[in-house]
Amino acid sequence: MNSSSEIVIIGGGIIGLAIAVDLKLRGATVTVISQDFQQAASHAAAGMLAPHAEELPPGAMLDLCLKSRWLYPEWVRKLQDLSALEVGYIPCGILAPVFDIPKSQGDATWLDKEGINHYQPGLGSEVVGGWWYPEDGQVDNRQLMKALHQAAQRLGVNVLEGVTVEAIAQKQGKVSSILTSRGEIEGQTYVLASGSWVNQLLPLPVRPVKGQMLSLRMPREPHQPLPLQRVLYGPGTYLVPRQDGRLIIGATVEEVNWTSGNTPNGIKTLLDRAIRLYPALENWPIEEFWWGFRPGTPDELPILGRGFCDNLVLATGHYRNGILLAPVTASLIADLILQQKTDPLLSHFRYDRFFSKPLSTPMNTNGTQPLQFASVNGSSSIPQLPEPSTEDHLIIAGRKFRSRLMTGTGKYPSIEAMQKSVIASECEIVTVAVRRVQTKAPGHEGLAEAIDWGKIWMLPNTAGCKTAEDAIRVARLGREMAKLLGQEDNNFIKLEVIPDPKYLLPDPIGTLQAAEQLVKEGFAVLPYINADPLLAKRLEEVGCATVMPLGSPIGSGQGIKNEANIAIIIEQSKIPVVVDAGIGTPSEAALAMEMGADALLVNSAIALSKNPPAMAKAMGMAAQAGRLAYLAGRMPLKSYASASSPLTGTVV
Ligand SMILES: Cc1cc2nc3c(=O)[nH]c(=O)nc-3n(C[C@H](O)[C@H](O)[C@H](O)COP(=O)(O)OP(=O)(O)OC[C@H]3O[C@@H](n4cnc5c(N)ncnc54)[C@H](O)[C@@H]3O)c2cc1C
Ligand SMILES: CC(=O)[C@@H](O)[C@H](O)COP(=O)(O)O
Repeated sequence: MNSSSEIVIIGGGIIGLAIAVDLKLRGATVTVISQDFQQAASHAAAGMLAPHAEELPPGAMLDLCLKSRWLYPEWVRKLQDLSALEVGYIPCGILAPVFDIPKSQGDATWLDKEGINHYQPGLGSEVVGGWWYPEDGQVDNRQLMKALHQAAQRLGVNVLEGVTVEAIAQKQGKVSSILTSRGEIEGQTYVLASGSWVNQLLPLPVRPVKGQMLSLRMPREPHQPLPLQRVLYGPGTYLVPRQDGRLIIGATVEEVNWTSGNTPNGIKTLLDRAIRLYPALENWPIEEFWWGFRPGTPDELPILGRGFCDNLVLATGHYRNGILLAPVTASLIADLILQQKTDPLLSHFRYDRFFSKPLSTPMNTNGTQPLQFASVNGSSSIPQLPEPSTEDHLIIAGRKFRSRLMTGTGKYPSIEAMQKSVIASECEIVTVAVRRVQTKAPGHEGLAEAIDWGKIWMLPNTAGCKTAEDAIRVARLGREMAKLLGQEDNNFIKLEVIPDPKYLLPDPIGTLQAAEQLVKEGFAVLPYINADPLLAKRLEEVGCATVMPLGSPIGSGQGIKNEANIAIIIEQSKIPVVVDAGIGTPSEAALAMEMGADALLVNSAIALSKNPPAMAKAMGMAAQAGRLAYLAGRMPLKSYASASSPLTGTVV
C-alpha cells in the first residue's frame, strides 16, 4: 500500500474517530489508521460525562470538560443521524454518596441521608448523604464507538483497521509520511491520537493506567423502572446503569504498565465497594469482566495542539475523561487544522509543558540545578589537568569531541551526584536510556532536564530492548527526545540489543539487523557489541559510526577481559573504537586507551563509587593519560634489565 490522504489520523479510538468525522463534515479528505479498534480505552470506559462528580478543580481542564459536556447533546444527535444508531446518551445527573460527612459543602447540592435515599432508594446503611450533580450524565461508549465508526464510513472517511503505524518519517522539520505495517502513507497533516500507545511513536510522557471493570444484569420487573436510574459515583467505585439493563461497575486505577487481564483482587475490590454502596446488587448475575488502559500524563491533563513538526497535531493523554472530552477535542482540533484557529484553551494543553529547557530555567521542577560548566576548572577539591592537545580530537560521524570519555546517568545515588560527576569527568557525551527517561523509571525522574544539553552531546541508548524491532523503534524515539531537548541535528544512537538478562550480552544478529536499518534511516549508529572482530568489521561495512566492544559484562567492574580481541578490533577498524562496559578502575580505563581505543564509556564504576565525582575525575584523567601514553608510544618490552643510568664514565 502506498497511498496519500489530505489528513491522516493515527488511532481509531473515540478521539481519532471524532476528529475524523468533524474534519470530514467540513470537507476534508481523511484517513484513520488503527491497529485494533477493540483494544481502545474507548471500548473499556464507563461512559460517564462527569466533570463535577470527578471533582475537577476550577481551571482550564474543568472549562474544557464543561464545554464538551455542553456540546454533547448536539454532537450525539448528529452522530445518531449520520449512523442511524442510538448511543444511549442520558443527561441523568450523577449522585455521589459518601460514608463520612464532608467538612465543607462548597457550591454543589448536598443531600442528607434522607434526601439521597429519596433520590435513590436502597443505598447502603453507611451512606450518610451525598452530592447531586444534575448536569452530569452518561453515554453508552460502546454504542457511541459503533456510531462513530459507522458515521465515519458513511461519510467516506478511509478507515484502515488492523494497520499499525510503525514510524513517523520526517524531513526538514515536517512529517513526510508514516510507515505502517501495510506500507507508506502520505498526507499533508497528521494527527496523532493513539491513546496510551502514543509514546511508541513519539517521546511523549503518556503512560497506560489500567482500569478493571465488570458488569451485572439488573433485575427487571414487569412495568417497573430499573432499580438504578442514575449513575452512583461512590468512594472508590461507580455504578453506571444502562438502559438495556446492564450495570457497569468500575474501575480500578492501577500503575502496572501494560499488564493485561482481570485479577481476583481487582474484581473483589470493586465488588466489595459496590456492595457497600448498594447492597442489593450482591445477588445480581455477573455478565462480563474487562479492562482497559487510560492514557495518563504526569499532570493528568490531555496533550492537544501542534507538536514537534509543523504538520503534526497531537490529541492524546485524555486519561479519565476522554469520552467526555471527545466533542470538544474534535472541534478544537478541526478548527486548528482547517482554519489555523488556535482556541486560547489549547495553550494549557501544549505538549512542550513537559519539556522545560534547562538553559533558560534556573531551577528544574524536581529542585535540582541544571548542569553548569563554566566553573569546572575552578572546582576546589578536584585536581586540575593540563589542557589536552587541541589537535587530538575524537571524531564520530563528523562531529568533534575533545574528551574521550563518555559517561552514563544510571545507578547514581542522586541526580546531584550524577550532575557533579558529569562535570568532574569533563566528558562531552552522556548516554541516556530512552525508555527509562520516557517512563520516568525510578532514578530517572527529571533526568533529561538535569543536564545542560546545550553543552553535553546526548547519546540516546536503546537499553531494555531485546529485539532488533524494539531497538529500531526506541532509536526513533531517542532521536525525537534529543530534538525535544534542543539537539535538532542529533542523529546519534547507542544501539543495544540485549535479550540476556543475566550477563547482559548483546545479540550480534539482532544488532547487525537493527544497525543496517538505522543506518538506512540516517542514524549515526554506535553499536554495543561483544568483542568480536568479524562482527565489528561487518558493522563498519554497513555504515556504523563506531563500534563499542565490551571490556566485560555491563556493571560487572571486571575490567578488560577481552584484551586480545579488542586489540584486533582496534587494529582493523577505520571507525572509532569505544571500549564500553565492565571498566572498574581508572587503571583499566587507561589500559584500554593505551591499547589504542579511541574512547571509553564508563558508568557503573563512577556511579557506584563511594565518591562518584572524584571517581569521575579520575576516569577523565585516566582517559587522557591513556591517550597521551598511546600517542607517545610505549617503550619496547625487554626480557632483561637495562640500567637506567649510562654506564659510561662510571668510577671503577
Ligand atoms: C476502565 C476505564 C474507564 C473509563 N471511564 C471513563 C468515563 O467514564 N468517562 C470518560 O470520559 N472517560 C473514561 N475513560 C477514559 C477514556 O476511555 C479515554 O480517555 C479515551 O477512551 C481515550 O481515547 P483515545 O481515542 O485517545 O484512545 P483509545 O481509545 O485507547 O484509542 C487509541 C487507538 O489507537 C490505536 N493505536 C495505538 N497505537 C497505534 C499505532 N501505532 N498504529 C495504529 N493504531 C494505533 C489503538 O489500537 C486504539 O484503537 C475510562 C477509561 C478506562 C480504561
Ligand atoms: C550506561 C551504559 O550505556 C552502560 O550500559 C554501559 O555499557 C556502561 O557499562 P558499565 O556500567 O559497566 O560502565
